[in-house]
Amino acid sequence: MASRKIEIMDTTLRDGEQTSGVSFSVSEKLTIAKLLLEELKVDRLEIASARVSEGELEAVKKITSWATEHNFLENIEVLTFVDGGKSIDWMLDAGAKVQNLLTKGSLNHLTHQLKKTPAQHFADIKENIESAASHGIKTNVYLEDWSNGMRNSKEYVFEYLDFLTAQNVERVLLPDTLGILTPEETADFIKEVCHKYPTTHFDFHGHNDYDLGVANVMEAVKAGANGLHLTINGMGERAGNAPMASVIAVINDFLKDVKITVNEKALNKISKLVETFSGFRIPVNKPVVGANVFTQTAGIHADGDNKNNLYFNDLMPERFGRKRKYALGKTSGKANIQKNLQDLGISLNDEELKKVTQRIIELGDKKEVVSQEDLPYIISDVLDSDTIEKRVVVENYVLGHAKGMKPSTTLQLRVEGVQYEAHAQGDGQFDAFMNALRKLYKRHSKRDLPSLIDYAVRIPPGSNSDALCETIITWKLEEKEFITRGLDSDQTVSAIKATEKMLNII
Ligand SMILES: CC(C)C(=O)C(=O)O
Repeated sequence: MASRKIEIMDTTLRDGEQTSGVSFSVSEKLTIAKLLLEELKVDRLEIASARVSEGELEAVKKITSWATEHNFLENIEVLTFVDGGKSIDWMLDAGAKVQNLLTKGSLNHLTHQLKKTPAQHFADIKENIESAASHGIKTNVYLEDWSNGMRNSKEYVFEYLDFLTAQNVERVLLPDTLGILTPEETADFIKEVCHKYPTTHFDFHGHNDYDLGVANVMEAVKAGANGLHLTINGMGERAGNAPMASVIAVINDFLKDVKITVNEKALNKISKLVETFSGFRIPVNKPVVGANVFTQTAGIHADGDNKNNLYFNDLMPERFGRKRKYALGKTSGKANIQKNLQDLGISLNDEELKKVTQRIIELGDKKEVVSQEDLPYIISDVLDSDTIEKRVVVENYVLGHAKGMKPSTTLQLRVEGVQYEAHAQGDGQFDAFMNALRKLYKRHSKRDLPSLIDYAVRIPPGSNSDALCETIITWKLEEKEFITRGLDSDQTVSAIKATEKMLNII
């Protein structure tokens, strides 16, 4: 099958910046533009709307000056308006060479917004294109609201295209401005247009209002579109645009006769960078780039991955510079834990694995998310607690903390089968717990409690779950120092666990 090259135009810096609440700084725009062209290797970039602000002018100047040095100037585009030449003057000042001229692609928009006749609009457009060409600026033309135009004023759309295809334009840009098309309509409309003007380059620009952006883009390519407008992370006006990462995966996996130059491996990196700069969070389940999309959670999936890769599809994380993960939680089971242990280079015997699995299930029941980084802490806690025979058990306690009152604790301790109870106040919850413990010890034991000489709390490094914290307490008894540790999702509880270990050591 002969392959057909299509152009990928990224409009994160123009339509993407129209995401509510998003504004890129000059240096962020330049950084993103470089990465899009040099690493992701998109064909073209739309970087700004003309005449928006001083900051936008500065950003375009910076990008065009970098692009001139690196031979990318022809790949940089700016959205312009039919405004009697003001956008062209702005382009000249900014050093940009390709304009995407915004015109009306439906009679409804033309009549009610511009209040002009088709003949007047065409005359203005012709003047703009000729003036741009005389200044060395190339023109692509947007037919804004084209999808509605095809539905409701087809005669106008084709009258306009008859006129436009006879002008000095590089490309005609067909937007589904309101994201209203179905995949079937997209296919029919693009086919009709491409069939009538076989030598014209048509781009499709799909908005995502019904979550049909990717499906529509796929149909547009199959129907003959020569280029696509996409944004990183699907950013853009209202519900955004068709997202770059999903569309690239779809083209590579399902449209085998279509050739694109985009480098899949760079998709994740640029998604993260744009997320950081824009503050627009990537949903964790966003295909290809979401945090969870390569994580197997159910134990049965991890088990199947061990048995002839039963749960793998073509979307292998390595294609996008990512790694498969196995979640740890109440549904994860032994196979998931084994996968994580392998990654960490830790081996456990069956009995140990059973205990660690049990602890992870208990944490899962408390709605805690356990990460791979938490695992060594859980192992040391579970196995460590297990080797100590429990003579003393901290059986029950109430920790009281109320505004305007001193923290207090009621504690029930079981020592060699007998239960004792005490109540005490303290400067904090753990201090109150220790005071209650001291009371019991004084009453029922001939021995002194060790003094607490250091108390440290840490969250497992690299853990993004905040699920666990470890309390490490240094004790001193008769000139000898020793350390105990406790692990729990609650800081005071982890300190109490470390204290219970101490009670069983002394
Ligand atoms: C700039 C215009 C063409 C646009 O983004 C749209 O119509 O979706």
